[in-house]
Amino acid sequence: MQFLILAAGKPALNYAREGVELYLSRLKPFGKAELKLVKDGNSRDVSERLLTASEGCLRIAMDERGELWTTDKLVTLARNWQMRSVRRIAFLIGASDGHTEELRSRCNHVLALSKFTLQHELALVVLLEQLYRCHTILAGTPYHR
Ligand SMILES: C[S@@+](CC[C@H](N)C(=O)[O-])C[C@H]1O[C@@H](n2cnc3c(N)ncnc32)[C@H](O)[C@@H]1O
Repeated sequence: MQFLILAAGKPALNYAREGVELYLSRLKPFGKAELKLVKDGNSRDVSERLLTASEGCLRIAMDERGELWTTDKLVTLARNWQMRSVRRIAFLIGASDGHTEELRSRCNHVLALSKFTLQHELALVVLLEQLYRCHTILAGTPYHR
């Protein structure tokens, strides 16, 4: 099982760049997460690129309109994906104007990190921290409290 995180454009804000680097480096030893950046643009173009880049993956649209999960629920789902040999799970983060309705309808899940609208680079950092937390729980390492 591998997590593929898809976002539009390189993080431009300093704190986001640092956060992304930090959690990607922490995720590296698990060897199960990859960040891919698609070209930025308007909602329709970015949504198309995100769908193309996630062909063949179980897709999760990151969106404030989605379901709120606990970390435990993410871990339970991750165990389930492992058991079912789901190979790639893609998390799709939209650009400034968000996802199209079509993208949301073509995803297996629509997941909210909170009901607040977050700046997309902040959403990326929060998602990476949760994926790192999820891997530490699956591996039984002491990060999780
Ligand atoms: C600035 S937001 C887009 C807001 C846009 N007005 C909309 O209607 O979706 C950019 C991206 O950040 C992510 N994002 C922002 N807030 C989020 C939240 N609460 N939960 C999950 N993802 C979020 C989503 O992927 C979203 O497409």
